[in-house]
Amino acid sequence: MPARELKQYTRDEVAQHNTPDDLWIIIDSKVYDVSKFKSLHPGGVTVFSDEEILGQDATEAFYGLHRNEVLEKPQYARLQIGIIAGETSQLLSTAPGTVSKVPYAEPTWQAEGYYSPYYKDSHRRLSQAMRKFVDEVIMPDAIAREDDGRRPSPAIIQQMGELNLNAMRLGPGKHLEGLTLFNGVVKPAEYDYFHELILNQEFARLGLRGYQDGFNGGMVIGLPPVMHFAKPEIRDRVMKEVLSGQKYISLAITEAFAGSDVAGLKTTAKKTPDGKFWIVNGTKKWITNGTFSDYFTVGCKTEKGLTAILVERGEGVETKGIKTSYSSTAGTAYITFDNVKVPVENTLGPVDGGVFVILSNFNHERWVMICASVRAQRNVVEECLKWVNQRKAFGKPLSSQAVIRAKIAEMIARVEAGQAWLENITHQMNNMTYKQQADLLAGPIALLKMYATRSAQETARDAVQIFGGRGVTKTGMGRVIEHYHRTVTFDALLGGAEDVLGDLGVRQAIKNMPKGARL
Ligand code: HEM
Repeated sequence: MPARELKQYTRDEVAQHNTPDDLWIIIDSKVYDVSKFKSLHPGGVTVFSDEEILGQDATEAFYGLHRNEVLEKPQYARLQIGIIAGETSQLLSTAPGTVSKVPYAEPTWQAEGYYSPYYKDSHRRLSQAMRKFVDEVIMPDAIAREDDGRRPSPAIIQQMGELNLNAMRLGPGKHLEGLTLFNGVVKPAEYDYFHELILNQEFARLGLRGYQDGFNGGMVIGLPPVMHFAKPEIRDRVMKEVLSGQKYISLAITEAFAGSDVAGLKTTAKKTPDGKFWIVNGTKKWITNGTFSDYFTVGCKTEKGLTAILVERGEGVETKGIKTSYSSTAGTAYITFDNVKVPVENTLGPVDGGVFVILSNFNHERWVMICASVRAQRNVVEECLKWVNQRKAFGKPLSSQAVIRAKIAEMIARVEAGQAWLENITHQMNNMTYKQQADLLAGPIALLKMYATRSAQETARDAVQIFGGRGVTKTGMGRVIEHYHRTVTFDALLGGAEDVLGDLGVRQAIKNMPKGARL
């Protein structure tokens, strides 16, 4: 559709339209005719009878009460009848793919004028392409699905498959060999954990927590055991189906009976007398993507320990949604396995050796969560900085209050500390073997996850105080903060509760204390 030709007016001309039946206003150098709209205005008709609004520049008043996205909605955008001659918009671009110019809204390596030793050209290319893809393709789906609760659109997951973005979410490794990654922005041989960090952090910019988990979160945690431990024939088939977006998988460990305590699980797998099948019985709870998964990587109790088994949806497998604080788009499920017959070939790793299969993936899983948690905190910093800058109270911007600045100072310090520690750990991961990572990084990753999610909750609490009632309101100015505050605890639970992780980090340190260490 060709852009509408907009008329040009002087401010004096606009000022003539100052009666209730002929009412124009100016917002950011754009002229709006609100004569008819005013009686439909969600904020009421009376706001338009103010002398400072009638025919006047209402920019400041407007941005104290509305997000700019209001004016981008078609039903409101068409109220614009012209522009002020010789003036241009003062608003910073929010076009898809834009890097924010708000201080601390981007990690230092992406912010203009700063440097980093970690990121090369291929990282920059990937981050630009990814930002645009997230803004243009994923964001509209995320907003719609978070709202209607349906699973993320399979067409987008399949598009991710065609671009090999699903495979890239599993980190560097053999599974990327020979693939064209995201139209060639990065070569398989150069793909490292910083590339993966970029994917995780760009997804986290969505700021829609249920959708983020719904968006193949089950694959990120459920497919690696298949990739590393399944028989080659099964591995190749399942990897192909899941990475292409044709099928879905989830990790089914947690039960109503046991969470962090994997040894306390009650789901059993017993072999048939001919030894050809497992018969799986039991329940699983809080399984991300479970409502729509075709495969489940299941932790089962066997004779002498725990065994990981790949169970296909079929007879005896039932899933039903669990209502949690975030949207059902995540597909969080309660699963029952009732005499499910599974070929023994589907065993992942050694029989009774499932604890290792499951634990070996924890470091990566937690690291992914840290990437997302730290980036989500940054979204909140940006929201708060914009709000305190545009919102006035007692005749001055909120930012003129020392208490407000003190809260933002803490937020910035926490997010920058988290990102710096994360980049340090990511650098270690790039230079260590898988075994070294397991030995040397389990503790630091656990401690950083504890730190990141704890600081996320402090930031959520501070942000609500800064936004006031809007911070607990689902629409309008504070909608990002309300959502964040409501869902922030997911990060603090998934992948291990905070206290368990903190304890793990310290126990590892104590284990590694040199014998002769004395004060
Ligand atoms: C083109 C002009 C305008 C449009 C399209 C518009 C639209 C809206 C919409 C959609 C809402 C619902 C809340 C939201 O989604 O953010 C709203 C709320 C509101 N509007 Fe407007 N508005 C306009 C101008 C104004 C002006 C000039 C004022 C007064 C200075 C005003 C005062 C309010 C108030 C007080 C609320 C309630 C805010 C709240 O609940 O926190 N609006 N407006």
